[in-house]
Amino acid sequence: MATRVLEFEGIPPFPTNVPTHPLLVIDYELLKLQDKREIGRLWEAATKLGFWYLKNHGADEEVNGMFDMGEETMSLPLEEKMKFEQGDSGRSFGYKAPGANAIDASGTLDTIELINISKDDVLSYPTPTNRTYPTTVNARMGNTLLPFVQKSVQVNNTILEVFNDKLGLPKGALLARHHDGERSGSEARVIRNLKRGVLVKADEEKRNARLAMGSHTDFGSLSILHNRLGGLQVLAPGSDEWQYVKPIPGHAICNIGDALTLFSGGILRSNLHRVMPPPGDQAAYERWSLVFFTRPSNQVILRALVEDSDLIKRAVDQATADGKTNDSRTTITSKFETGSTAEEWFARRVRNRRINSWKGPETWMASRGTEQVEA
Ligand SMILES: O=C(O)CCC(=O)C(=O)O
Ligand SMILES: [Fe+2]
Repeated sequence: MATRVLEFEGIPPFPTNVPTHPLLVIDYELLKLQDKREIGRLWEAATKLGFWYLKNHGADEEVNGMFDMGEETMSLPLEEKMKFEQGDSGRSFGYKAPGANAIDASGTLDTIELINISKDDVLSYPTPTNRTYPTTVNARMGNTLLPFVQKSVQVNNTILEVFNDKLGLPKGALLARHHDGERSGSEARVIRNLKRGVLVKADEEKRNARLAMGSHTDFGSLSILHNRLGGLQVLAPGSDEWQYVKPIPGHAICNIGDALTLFSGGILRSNLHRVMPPPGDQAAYERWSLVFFTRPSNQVILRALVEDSDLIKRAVDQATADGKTNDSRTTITSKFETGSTAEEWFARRVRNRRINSWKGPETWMASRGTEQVEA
């Protein structure tokens, strides 16, 4: 058997002296075989923390290609990238420049640039479904984007089926809400976090503390993240300390987003996370990350599927009795009824992060998702 590679080539190891949260390692090969024990472990990870490592996902080559595409795209002149800017309407597809988003209630600016490529645009290429992309993206549509998206969708569907059964939903209930034939906000994202000091003129200490991406829950159903440098942190349930998630070669980091929390009446956990500059010696390196976000079809209403599952109904009744879901500051009224379609939910969150939408702390509050479901 090959020795397991524990470090990434060419970058300093993840430091040992920072608070780190362990995640369960789930084996995708075993999930595909419907291994009972592995399914039980996935369920534990998804309901307790909402984050886990996924190994044997079989997409290493596509992941490398996607990072290359990201580098090629970010090396384009800013003027060129800005031709594909996402805009202020709440649409996420396209390029986002560093500092275009707020990362907290004071309106502090983010330090990342990113490119979001719609799953539907990849599948319909060369005909755009939503928009067009830089030449660096187009050049890799067939040999990188398409296989990356297809593999990510397969992983997603396998996991959704596990959740579907565990939640006691009728066969195919979750998959039907993520149908390939219907338009959605699903997208592939490459993020570059500029090195410290590029944007910030404050003193060194402040630079070190500067968040790349503020505390958030993910908007959609499932996120599959590929990281090399540290920086991602989670706020684990019952803890008031942010802890790093250590990147491991060949392991994706998966997490649950708002939509699955809402469909499941809070049984599946959409956990808060954020991105800091890389820790320790890794700080000297530019940080790149890659995510595939699966989101429900645009017209799906985000609400608990209480009519379809006794388990979900009981969870909602319990949460309502505990008063957990009544929060006047947000759009979730009670019983996990958002009254919004996936498209509206997603556009609201994207739009209210844009600094051009900023009116004050209320804009930040309006950008939030299921964060308030926390007790
Ligand atoms: O870059 C990372 O590690 C996480 C990115 C993230 O949380 C996001 O894009 O939603
Ligand atoms: Fe995220």
